[in-house]
Amino acid sequence: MQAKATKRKHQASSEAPPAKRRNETSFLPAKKTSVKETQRTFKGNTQKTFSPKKHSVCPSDRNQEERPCIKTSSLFKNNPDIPELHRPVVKQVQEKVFTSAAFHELGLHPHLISTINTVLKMSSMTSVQKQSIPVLLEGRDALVRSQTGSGKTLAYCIPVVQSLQAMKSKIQRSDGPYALVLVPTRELALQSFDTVQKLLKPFTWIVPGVLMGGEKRKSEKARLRKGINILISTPGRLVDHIKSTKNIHFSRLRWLVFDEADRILDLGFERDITVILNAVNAECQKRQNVLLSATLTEGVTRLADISLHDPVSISVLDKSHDQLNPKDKAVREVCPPRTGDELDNFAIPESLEQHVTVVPSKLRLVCLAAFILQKCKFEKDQKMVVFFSSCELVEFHYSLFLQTLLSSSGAPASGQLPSASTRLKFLRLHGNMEQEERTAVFQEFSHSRRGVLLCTDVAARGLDLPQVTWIVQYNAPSSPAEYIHRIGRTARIGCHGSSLLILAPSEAEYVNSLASHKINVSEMKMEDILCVLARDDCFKGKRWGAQKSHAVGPQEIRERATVLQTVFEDYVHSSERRVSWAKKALQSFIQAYATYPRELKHIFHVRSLHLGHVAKSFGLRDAPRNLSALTRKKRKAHLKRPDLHKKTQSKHSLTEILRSEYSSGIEPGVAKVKKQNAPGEPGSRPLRPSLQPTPCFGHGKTLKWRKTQKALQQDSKTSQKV
Ligand SMILES: Nc1ncnc2c1ncn2[C@@H]1O[C@H](COP(=O)(O)OP(=O)(O)OP(=O)(O)O)[C@@H](O)[C@H]1O
Repeated sequence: MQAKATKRKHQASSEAPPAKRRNETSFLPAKKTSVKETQRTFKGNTQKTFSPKKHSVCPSDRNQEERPCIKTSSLFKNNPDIPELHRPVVKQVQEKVFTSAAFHELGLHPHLISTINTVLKMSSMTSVQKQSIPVLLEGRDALVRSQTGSGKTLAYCIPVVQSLQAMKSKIQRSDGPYALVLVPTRELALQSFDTVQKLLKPFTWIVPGVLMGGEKRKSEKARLRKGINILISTPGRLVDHIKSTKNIHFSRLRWLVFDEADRILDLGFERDITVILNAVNAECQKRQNVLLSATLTEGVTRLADISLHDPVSISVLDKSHDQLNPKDKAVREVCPPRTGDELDNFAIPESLEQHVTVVPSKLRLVCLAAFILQKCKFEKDQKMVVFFSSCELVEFHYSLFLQTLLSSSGAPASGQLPSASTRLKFLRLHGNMEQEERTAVFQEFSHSRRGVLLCTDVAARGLDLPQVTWIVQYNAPSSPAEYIHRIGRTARIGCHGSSLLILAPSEAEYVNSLASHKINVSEMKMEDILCVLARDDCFKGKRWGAQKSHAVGPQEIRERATVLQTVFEDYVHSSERRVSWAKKALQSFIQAYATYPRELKHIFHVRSLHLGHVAKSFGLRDAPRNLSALTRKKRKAHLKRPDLHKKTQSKHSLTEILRSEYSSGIEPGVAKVKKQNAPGEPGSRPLRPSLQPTPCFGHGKTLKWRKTQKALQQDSKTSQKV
């Protein structure tokens, strides 16, 4: 795939671009004078009139005369050319989701089968379940890889429950953990706990429990004291309890499960996993280990090679399987099953339509807003997840959209569906929120039939949010694996879903990077997204007032886009506090941008950002001067740091920033981006002797973590940012 190199003609500040560089974006066949006309149209008696407390884009209730003037520099001028995307069509790796095999064929306890059938309302197994459950019931260690939303949770939960209920000496609550399931986020911990709890309905003597950051440590301690037999936890919180709670013992542990294993074994969790494995190994050597993910990379496989005992590698996508194991069609392989290249190509649900749109920086905000309006205001029952690269970006866009896009009048304008103005609902989820609110949002969005969830990658892994129809990636992910997990929040278990990746012209090359991992995206034109503004008379320009909506042409769409941008700008500029809030969000964007891994730096480099243009996508009218000085400093710091994973001070602070997303939340004051001292570093709490970092999964094999780190560094293309 060849995306033409972007001709970035305008690197100077937007404040005073030379006249000859003032090119219009060429995608709409409008007259050159159009924007001037627009400016004339909206200027006049409306100077600085847009100052109500609620800056909503209200439909018919606002008088045309009240429209703000367009102080906005033209959105459609001085933009870099949008490169043509010459997409090579790559054949995506695909998996069959369902099989015709029924759960009762597995020889499970009849009560477990009836629970699966009646409580979970499932009868036939998915491919990954059909392959994994028998292997795990045999007592083997396993590496399980299958596409997002294919039922991996039950693939390990069913064998765990089946084996524990069948134990000869009946499990006592006070025995403590027989199974430990580690997951990267609190929401995923809650979700997995919910599944285990359902499966355990007939086996009331087996007690499940969840430990996660943000919850009251005291009550968790009390629950641990009483006993938890199937323990689901985030790494950070478990480490806290290992270090401070005397009531946690692993002597009876039979199962150790790493869900989202590539994420859990990622460097961000290194220290925590080291502590956990040492605590577990000190008390228990013989157990089953299971690693699962949709994106088990070579690094994880290598780690597994030296740490798992004679593992079976289960991969649904592997078409060459039959050739490798002609006699054994039960889909099992002894590691290593595939080459590194093959492992880098991830399966994507067949019913997932992926799109990309290339949008100049100045138009990004308007384009995102238009897309949200198109899907969630004008179409029925749409549920959308929008990914951003930092907590600050989520907060900024959440507040901005709440204040500007939600209609306060409730009265639909012409062209709107009758209930259009009430259809929009925004929620947000990120690692800097209080746990109570996080849980409430997660539950609300899960149960909601519609709505827009703005979030960080905290929602990218494992979450099973029913009926999500659209995934939007406003900031590109830092690795193909994260791309796969983000889009995997839709099109689950055979359902239909769509995704949209929004790129700047200088980032168009990213489409090639995706194609090299057999990820196929089709282009959606920016003007097709902006076209929705024609349906929404909220944005009607003054001089078009008398015209009917269906007569709206490209020129009017530009003007409407400008009206929308002006609404954003007026809101941001309505107070000093809001301006500095937008600047902080911009700064956070630039910081996150600087953390793309080395192999993507040629596409995503802060040097290719046009600060003035990017500022507009934060509702700022100009490139902030003080920010550019600050950014230059940061840029220098990042340029000195060719690889995020290099052992430098900046690496550590970035790692800590990342950890804030997944941290236990226990630390005093919950300084979410607070740097912690590493074990052994000055000021750190000493580890118990048994917790010194020499991790191993068991079976007497010691894992040289640093060596493994190197392997992981090569494979983990995950940029560590909030
Ligand atoms: N056999 C089945 N029949 C019908 N639905 C199922 C079956 N197994 C699982 N599901 C449902 O499929 C959805 C996705 O399952 P799950 O969350 O386990 O997927 P996953 O493979 O772990 O996804 P991810 O990689 O994103 O974590 C869930 O809603 C689950 O209840």
